[in-house]
Amino acid sequence: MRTAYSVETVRAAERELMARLPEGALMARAAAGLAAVCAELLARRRGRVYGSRVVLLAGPGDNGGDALYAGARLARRGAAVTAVPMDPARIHPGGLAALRAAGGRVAESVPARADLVLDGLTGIGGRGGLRPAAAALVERIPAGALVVAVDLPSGVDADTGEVAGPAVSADVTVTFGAYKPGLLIDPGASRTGAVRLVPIGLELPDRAELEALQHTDVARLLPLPGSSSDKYRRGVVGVVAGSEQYPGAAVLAVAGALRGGAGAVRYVGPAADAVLARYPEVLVGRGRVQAWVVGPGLGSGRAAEVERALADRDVPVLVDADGLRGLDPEVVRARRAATLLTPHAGEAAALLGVAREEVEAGRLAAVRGLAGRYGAAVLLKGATTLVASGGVVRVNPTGTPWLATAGSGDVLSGLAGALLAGGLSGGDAGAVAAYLHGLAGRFAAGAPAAGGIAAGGAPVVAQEVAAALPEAWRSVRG
Ligand SMILES: NC(=O)C1=CN([C@@H]2O[C@H](COP(=O)(O)OP(=O)(O)OC[C@H]3O[C@@H](n4cnc5c(N)ncnc54)[C@H](O)[C@@H]3O)[C@@H](O)[C@H]2O)[C@@H](O)CC1
Ligand SMILES: Nc1ncnc2c1ncn2[C@@H]1O[C@H](COP(=O)(O)OP(=O)(O)O)[C@@H](O)[C@H]1O
Ligand SMILES: [K+]
Repeated sequence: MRTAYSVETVRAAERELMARLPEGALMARAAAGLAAVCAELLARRRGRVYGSRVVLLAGPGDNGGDALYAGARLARRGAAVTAVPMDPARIHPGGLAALRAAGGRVAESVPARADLVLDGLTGIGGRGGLRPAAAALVERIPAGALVVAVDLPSGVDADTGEVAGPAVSADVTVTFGAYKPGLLIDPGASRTGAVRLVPIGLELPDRAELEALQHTDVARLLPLPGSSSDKYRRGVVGVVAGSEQYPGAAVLAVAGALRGGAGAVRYVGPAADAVLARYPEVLVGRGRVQAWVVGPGLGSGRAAEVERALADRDVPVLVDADGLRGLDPEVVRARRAATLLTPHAGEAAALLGVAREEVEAGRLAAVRGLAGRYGAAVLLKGATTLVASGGVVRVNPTGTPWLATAGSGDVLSGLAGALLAGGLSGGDAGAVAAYLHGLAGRFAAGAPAAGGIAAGGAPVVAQEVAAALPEAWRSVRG
């Protein structure tokens, strides 16, 4: 499990550690790790550190201090290091002295050429959009320079990933002690480049504010058939989806459920012919199920079917798409079994009564807000998919922008429904489904399976995502 900790938690751990260490020791550790990464990048780029041009954008706080101390280390190895303070009257005094002692210099404006720029404007102390003096320096970053963000790209909110106004886009981010949520959640996440974690000895609580599952976590959670399994014990998924207008949504949700490991899938709705033509395995009509999936492609005027599924209070229910319209928090809160809501930003915005842009700019607040309001697990789809349940939020590390294609959300809801029927909690079913769906998207697109959200590969259609799910299972199980 990869974890990310809030600013408050990181600061508390820092305080505790600082009390036990000589003054400046923590910053020295951070700067040493930062300088080592920069040296490695310069060596890769130019063959050596000696003679390379390094520019430090130095903010007024400790983030600037880290950059200055790291710059001093690079200067001692022969780099030509120039610090540009955001505010010359407020620059980290110890860092400045160290840089000067190592032969570095200070300039008022950003040099026109640089091999590497260290962004030390703001770190976990940054608040709101970058102030004009900081934004002006960011604008002047020379084209072609490698940009290394210190702790996090300046202008990104460490706790939420929100970006209000200008912000640095880094090639590499060197973060200290722990990942911060803003490095993993868009729009911040798309500004970090590759993230490198430098341990500084922080002792952090077991439970993080944000988690990201990895292969081994998913493998542990996957419901697998055993020797005593039969189709009922593996879980029957009831799919209430599709309409005359959108029969394909039913086919795709069923595909996701079958490939998600359901023992059987029951289809309820007007698209039975289309479903059976594609999947003769499917049972048609109501009957006992271990989880319901309601909503994909329902169209309007089908609220009674959504209510009926939710009224089955002891059966887990996933509500997606049209099923989410006007969903009553009291009805969901009254349920005993798991409820998983899977909105995209537009549907989440409608449920919260805010503009879609507000959800996209503040994804963490939106997913937490919905989970709190409905007392349910919520999977918020999009460039970074978040799953909130019981106070914990998980960010999905797999996926590809190629998944932004009609019907891929329907496959996801069927898949998550199968995992609910297999006995996973709402939060686990959502996180595991997003993980497998993201991997399947990458396999279908021919994009690399590892690394951050990759744009490699070619267009995919939703059916191919469903067809690639077995490959995703196999890769997770190793
Ligand atoms: N506390 C510690 O023990 C350690 C801290 N470290 C570094 O210290 C950083 C935190 O330092 P600080 O608490 O001094 O905070 P920062 O250096 O992140 O930022 C605070 C400063 O930036 C200014 N500022 C805030 N928002 C701004 C905005 N939107 N535009 C322009 N300026 C803005 C503030 O006026 C303040 O002077 C971490 O991110 C990390 O880089 C590391 O050295 C590791 C150890
Ligand atoms: N920019 C993006 N990057 C990665 N994944 C995305 C992006 N945009 C959307 N997705 C994913 O694509 C799927 C689209 O689902 P949804 O919006 O419900 O579409 P539909 O209703 O057509 O099925 C979701 O899994 C979502 O997380
Ligand atoms: K920074």
